[in-house]
Amino acid sequence: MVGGVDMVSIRVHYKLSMNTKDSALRSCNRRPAVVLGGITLFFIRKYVENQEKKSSSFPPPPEVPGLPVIGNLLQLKEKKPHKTFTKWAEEYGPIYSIRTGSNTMVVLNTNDVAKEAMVTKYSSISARKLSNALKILTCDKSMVAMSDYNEFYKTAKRHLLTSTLGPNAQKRHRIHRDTMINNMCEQFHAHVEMYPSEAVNFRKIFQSELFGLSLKQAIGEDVKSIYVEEFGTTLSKQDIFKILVIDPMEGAIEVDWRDFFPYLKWIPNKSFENKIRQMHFHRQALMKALIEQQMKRITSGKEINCYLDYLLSEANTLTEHQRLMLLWEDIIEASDTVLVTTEWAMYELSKDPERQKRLLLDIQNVCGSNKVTEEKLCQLPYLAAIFHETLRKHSPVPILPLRYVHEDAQLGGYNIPKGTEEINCYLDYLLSEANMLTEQQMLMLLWEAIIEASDTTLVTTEWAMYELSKDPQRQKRLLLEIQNVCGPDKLTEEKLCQLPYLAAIFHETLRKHSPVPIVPLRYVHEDAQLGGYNIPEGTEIAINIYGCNMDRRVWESPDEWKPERFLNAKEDTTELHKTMAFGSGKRACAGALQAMLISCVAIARFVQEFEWRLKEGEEANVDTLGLTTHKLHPLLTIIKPRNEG
Ligand code: HEM
Repeated sequence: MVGGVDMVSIRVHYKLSMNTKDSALRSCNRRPAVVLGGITLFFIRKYVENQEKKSSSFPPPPEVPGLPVIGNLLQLKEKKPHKTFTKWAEEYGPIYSIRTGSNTMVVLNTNDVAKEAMVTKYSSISARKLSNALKILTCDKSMVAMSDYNEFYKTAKRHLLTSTLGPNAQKRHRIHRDTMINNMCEQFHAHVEMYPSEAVNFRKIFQSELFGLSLKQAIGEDVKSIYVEEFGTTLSKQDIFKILVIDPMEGAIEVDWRDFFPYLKWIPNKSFENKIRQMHFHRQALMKALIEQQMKRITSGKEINCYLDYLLSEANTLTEHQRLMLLWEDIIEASDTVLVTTEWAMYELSKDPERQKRLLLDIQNVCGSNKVTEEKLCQLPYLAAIFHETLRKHSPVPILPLRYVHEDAQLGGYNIPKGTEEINCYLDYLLSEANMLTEQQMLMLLWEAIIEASDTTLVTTEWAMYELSKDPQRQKRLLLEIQNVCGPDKLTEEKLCQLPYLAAIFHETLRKHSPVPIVPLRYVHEDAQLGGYNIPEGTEIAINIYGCNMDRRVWESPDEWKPERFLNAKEDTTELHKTMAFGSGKRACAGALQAMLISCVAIARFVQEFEWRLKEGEEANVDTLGLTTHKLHPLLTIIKPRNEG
């Protein structure tokens, strides 16, 4: 369908170009006829495009009825849209559209259609749609998770995976995870010793240690306090956590009514802007102070395996590259190839008066008596043809700088062994290397690594421990599995693959509690079809992971927490990812491995070392809060060390 539209526009464009060329050859006196022809073709083109759209055999998705102007906004008042979306899915089906003010949003509520959007139709639905709050907090998409699919995204994601989240990086950061889990267990033991019959606040211990790990991975140190000049004061770790994690998570769901009525964006909303800008300013000042402190460490010669050191070393190499490349590029392109091409073009035109005249007519036709400007270039096909023909005939760069094949490859059906020189484009290579990050982007990427590591893993582990604490039978089953595999030894990451029940607990927790209930919004940047419906360009897309995980056609008794449902999957590992808790396709969660390693080892070690029981009254505390499904009330449990018999 999209291809069809393209073909039509190419055909019409071709006709239009031909028309321009012909008119250039005719006399200027015939211009009214040319203009009339142009207008007619313009309308024909629009008509054909509209017919293409109308003739789409796909209907629009069902609409949830709303009010004039505001659409469905009033129905979405409570801050848990995933639940309202899931309720609507029962009435309007797995895919429907709603109106949030003047915006149209399509909501996807089943695995099939969500996968179609995230995987099959990715190329039409890869751009992020950000609220005004997120635009400020993400410094206009300067983060991997919130950026569109572009060069910045690819570079930044490569850095994040290479230095921090990819399998090799995770091996290098293993020591931090082991230390973190040991610290947590020690603190639980210390609590029992001091207050044997009092409930422990699970979140307080887990959150602080997890945040410490995220700081170590990002900037190399679990910072306990820092002086920030802009604030004129020293911040504690608690303050740092608030500014870097809690405030932005809250800010991310702040609503600016102008999000829903973009045509009113000229009206100021000062209280909203001040609030979000202040969060941004605080984060900015604090991140700068943290980075400066670490720069002193680096200058003193102490390197640490962390994201900051990696980014700086990359940036340094790139700066040198870039300086060299810019010099080279400026010199070679400005003073050489452009000259070569223009000189050859003028040579050809000077010896060919007919073509020179044709070009002149073309220019006069478009510019009249005015001088040619860059804006007019797109209307001068004959000029473009002269440029390209000169490039073809005189090839200013006859052979591209050499490269060599660094691993065996096939080219044109032949085997090309490693080490063979290949003609390729050096410029592209330099350009990609020069794709350097600015200081602000680096700050944002470091902050991203901190906030993402500090939140969802806590959410998942806290809910898993809640479920296990209220279910002694399943807790016992897990303990037996661990004892069977580890005997009296403490569980380590190497043993995870032998613990299917633990994996089932992890995945069932992700399913029932969907830590990221709605995938960060995307919008459709070219007309697409989803689930048999036509989705026009500009539509916002909300993928309701929570709704998918509560779908009765896929999950039996979806409200129950039943890890055994994942044991039936037996060898089929794809079954484990049926929850789509980490998203799917190219934008699937980059931190899934880290989340799984931390959460699974923590759950297993906590159950190995303690017996867990909910504090009285805690069972009813199932409410959630925020962008992710944070337990509203921190988990309170009574713990008893196992070795006490
Ligand atoms: C249980 C824990 C986690 C869950 C449920 C989760 C879930 C998600 C989801 C649903 C997405 C969006 C996928 C999409 O847009 O299609 C995402 C993206 C992302 N997550 Fe996670 N996440 C978790 C942990 C983490 C951790 C620990 C980190 C880093 C330390 C992390 C880093 C990221 C990044 C960088 C992206 C963007 C990936 C991209 O756009 O290519 N996540 N996550």
